[in-house]
Amino acid sequence: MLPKINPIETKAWQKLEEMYFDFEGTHMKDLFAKDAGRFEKYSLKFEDILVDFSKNILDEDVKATLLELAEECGLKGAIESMFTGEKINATEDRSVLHVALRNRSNTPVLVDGKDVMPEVNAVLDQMKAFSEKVISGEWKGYTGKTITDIVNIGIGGSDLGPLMVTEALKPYKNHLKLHFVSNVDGTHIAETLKAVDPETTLFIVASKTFTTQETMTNANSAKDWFLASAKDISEVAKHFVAVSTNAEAVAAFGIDTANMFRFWNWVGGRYSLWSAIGLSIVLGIGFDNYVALLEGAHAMDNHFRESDFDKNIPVILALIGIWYNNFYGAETEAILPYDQYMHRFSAYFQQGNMESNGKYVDRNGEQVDYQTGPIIWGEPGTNGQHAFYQLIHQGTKLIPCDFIASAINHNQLGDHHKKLLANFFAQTEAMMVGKTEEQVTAELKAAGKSDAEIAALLPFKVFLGNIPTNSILVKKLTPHVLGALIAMYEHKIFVQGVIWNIYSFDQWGVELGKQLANAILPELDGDGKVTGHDASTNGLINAWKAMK
Ligand SMILES: O=P(O)(O)OC[C@H]1O[C@H](O)[C@H](O)[C@@H](O)[C@@H]1O
Repeated sequence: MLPKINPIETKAWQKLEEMYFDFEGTHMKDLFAKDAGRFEKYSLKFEDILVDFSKNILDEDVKATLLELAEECGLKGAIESMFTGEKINATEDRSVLHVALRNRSNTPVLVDGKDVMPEVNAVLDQMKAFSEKVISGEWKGYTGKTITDIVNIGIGGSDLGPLMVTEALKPYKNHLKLHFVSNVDGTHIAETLKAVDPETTLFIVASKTFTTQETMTNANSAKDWFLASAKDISEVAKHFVAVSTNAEAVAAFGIDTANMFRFWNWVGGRYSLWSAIGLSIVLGIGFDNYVALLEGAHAMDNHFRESDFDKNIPVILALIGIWYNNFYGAETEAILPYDQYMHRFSAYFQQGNMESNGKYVDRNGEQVDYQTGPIIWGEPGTNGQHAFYQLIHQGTKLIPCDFIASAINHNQLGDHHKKLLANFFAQTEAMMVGKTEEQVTAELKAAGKSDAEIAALLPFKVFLGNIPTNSILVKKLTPHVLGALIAMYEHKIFVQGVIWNIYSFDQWGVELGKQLANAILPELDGDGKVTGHDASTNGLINAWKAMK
């Protein structure tokens, strides 16, 4: 079980608070000036991934104390609890075993005394066999044509992971066209259906619970659209498959359970791309590439489980995050991939991080009196530079940033990649060093400005710098590397949740809105005035009735 230690009562936390007051005015430029070995000291290499965390406002003492915090909060035991299948998702009484889904070493992983690996491997075999039939064209639609388009219908964890991964691994794509429908807004499915043909489209209804309003609504609309052409209900089996933990609901929907790919309640939705939820990935890039993704994640799992904390990439990244979140008062973290293929990566980790660690109740059931999960956001570089970097460089908020780039681009086009990387390197440098009054003055003088002009412009052109960044440089964005990167962030989230003494694997906070929407839905029928809510909600519903 996870320990229930209030982090702020640890010795390390108290030391860190004192350190912060001593450290607050420290500029990274001075830390670099003092220590020529800073890059070597504060970077870690794992396979083809280099993580440079030297551009952070920390020194050996801060790092050592953060590591003490991890020890005092029982992190080592917590990691073992996860990997050995203990029910660490206590509020749902479930194990947390996305690591078993990518356990390529096949060592037994027990849940309630039973090894889950045979079932995991059986579903992988089923995904392999099915995907090979669809990709090769052996699987035929109801008029005998081969499948050309795959539509994944799912939301949240049943959408964001496959979408992010298939975008990130586009260079590995085969001929099948992938579409993702998530929003209950009819526009999403309607626009998708305009682009596909019922004779050659395969729908994957992806839902852990198979009760999610958005997914079931979209799936039913897709089925109606399909039957308008196929007419015969028995043809549904050739065009609809399901990914779920809920066989009964799948059968009730009309999908043959032979075409169901199962997973288990010990897989959290936002950690499920490694399960059968990854079926659209397998269909899009082939089984071998999917296995390479799993292998990359497994390699990172081993690194996380086995490495000492001072050499452990997810642990170090998590502790650095805590340093800013809890001591510097940073509220957000930006994830900035300098890789167009990774354009959904930050969106993916918005769910991964914010649904996991957006909690104000600790593992004792008490309200916390310290900050927990940060707000995650970001866009690919260099687009972000021309949009929101102004606020990072000169705004009033401290925004720690992760920069991610590949050494080798999949598209060797002129000097694009060098330009992209020049920006990647320049931005973290700019954020760290800033620009002093002296530098600005010299520049303006050289440009022929008068003293009066210089005085007027000076304050606006100074950059304070000292903005912390991690630079993550990978050799090439392969399936293996992507798997490792995703697992790295997953484990970072886990470490932070352990230290913040919260439960990272439930998501009760999404339930209230669902409940109220279900209550409101029938009230939208008819013209009668709604009176049962607060004045604003009544007013809005009644205004809608008058407008529609
Ligand atoms: O896969 P499903 O059961 O359809 O759930 C889809 C999503 O909706 C839920 O409300 C949760 O917030 C997510 O964690 C989940 O991924």
